[in-house]
Amino acid sequence: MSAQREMKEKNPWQTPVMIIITVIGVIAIVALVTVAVLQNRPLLQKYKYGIVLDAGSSHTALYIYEWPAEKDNNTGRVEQTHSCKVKGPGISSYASAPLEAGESLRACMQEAEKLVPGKRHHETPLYLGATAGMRLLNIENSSASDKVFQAVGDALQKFPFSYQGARILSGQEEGAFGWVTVNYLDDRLKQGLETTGALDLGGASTQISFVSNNYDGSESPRNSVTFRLYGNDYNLYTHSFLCYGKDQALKMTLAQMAKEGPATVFDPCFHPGYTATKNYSILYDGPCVSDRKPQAALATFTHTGKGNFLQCQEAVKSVFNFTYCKYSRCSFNGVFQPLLQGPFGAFSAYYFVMNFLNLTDTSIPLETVKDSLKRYCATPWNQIMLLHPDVKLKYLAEYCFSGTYILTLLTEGYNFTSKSYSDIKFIKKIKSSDAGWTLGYMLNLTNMIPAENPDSPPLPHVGYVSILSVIAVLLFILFILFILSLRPLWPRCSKQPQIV
Ligand SMILES: O=P(O)(O)OP(=O)(O)OP(=O)(O)OC[C@H]1O[C@@H](n2cnc3c(O)ncnc32)[C@H](O)[C@@H]1O
Ligand SMILES: [Ca+2]
Repeated sequence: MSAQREMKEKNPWQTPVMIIITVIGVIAIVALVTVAVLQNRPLLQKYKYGIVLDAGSSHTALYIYEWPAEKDNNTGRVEQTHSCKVKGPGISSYASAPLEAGESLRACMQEAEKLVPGKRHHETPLYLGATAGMRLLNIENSSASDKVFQAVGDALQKFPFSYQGARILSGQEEGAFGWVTVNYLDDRLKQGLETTGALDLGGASTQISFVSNNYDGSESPRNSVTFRLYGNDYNLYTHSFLCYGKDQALKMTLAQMAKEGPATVFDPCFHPGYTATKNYSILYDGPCVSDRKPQAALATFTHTGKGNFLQCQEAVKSVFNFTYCKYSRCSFNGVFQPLLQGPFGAFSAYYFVMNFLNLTDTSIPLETVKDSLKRYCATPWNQIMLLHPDVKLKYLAEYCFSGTYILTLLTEGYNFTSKSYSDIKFIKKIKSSDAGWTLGYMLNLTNMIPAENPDSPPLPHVGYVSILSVIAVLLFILFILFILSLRPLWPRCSKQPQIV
């Protein structure tokens, strides 16, 4: 027997049967894995869009949201891809020229027309939600507010989107949708994690919304909103204080200081050296301040800054009422508020103001924050202007008041303590989306957050393909071993030496 022949006999791989089995096996495995990969490959992403206009008291902003087309109504991640700030004031300021309110939205709408792909235009929902500015105009002059909505609706319908209407949000909706936005973006809802409270400070109203374990909604049902989201039940406490946005609060504080109708109002909330002549009429226009109008006011007054934080805090406190509460506990003005609980995200003017003042770090002790504000308020006005030549003068003049108002609202109003102050995070954006009510509003109206947790495949795509491949290879090896185990039973090959 030659050595070559002996080797051939010992190595079954060299037999034609084994070679064929191996080739077929390898082809089968490659085919199996290829089919699995192709079949389960994520489809080329297509996106859907939604547009929300936030018609606030001080200005209007347009937001474009985007999400993967095949994932709406369940796990799809909705993201803000663009925002546009409308030039000019909020729509409620156009009460005497409503057509201009519609006209003012044109530039941002044209931008949206360019940014949303043409073939998606007709299916892209477009919403306009108005907040405290229009709430106040509606109280003051409902026919004027109707005319503004008419003009705004006419203007928006000229665009190729799917216009879903313009309306005033209730304070409850504004608070609740702000809370939904923050918790959706933080992925807290889908995962059933402890939620983050939402603090929104606008120009004309302010909202506080949070979940508290010892609040079941029964004590003050009008402050309660219940949700079932991704299989979890939430009992949300929310309240919106009309007139307690920072512009209206400034007006109320100043009106309170000027209640005797003096020729000069010495204001501790403005910097020393600040002086301006203002019309008494602007101090008393609108429902938040009209009842504070003095009997016989002069036409104008000189507004003079004193720069005193502690006195400013006292003046601000005078616009809060802490004397009555028919519930177990209240924030202010007789409004029920359960015990504060959990982390809070504070956005809009909370962020603008604290960011300017360099006070967004809430690990700094509250007393240190107050000291810093005290020094800022006492800084002369001409020095402030020199230090910040690029900041809008109206904002610049008001940061001392705004900072004092924020600290007073949080501590005296909502009862945050030196300890719980650090539970607050001043935020502007979460990932790429602005914190605010608009995203929550759209998610709700498009039914994008399901009540129950959607079933998702137990394995991610890569894991699924890997496991499939490993099992296929194992099966193939088993098959080969099985074939080999049958080898002794194979008929002897004719190449065996013949014994004659
Ligand atoms: O919610 P409502 O009450 O309707 O008001 P809004 O939506 O118009 O209110 P914003 O949050 O947009 O702004 C809140 C306030 O902050 C002011 N503001 C905006 N940007 C600011 C900045 O950079 N610095 C200081 N204040 C700013 C703005 O004029 C308002 O008075
Ligand atoms: Ca707002």
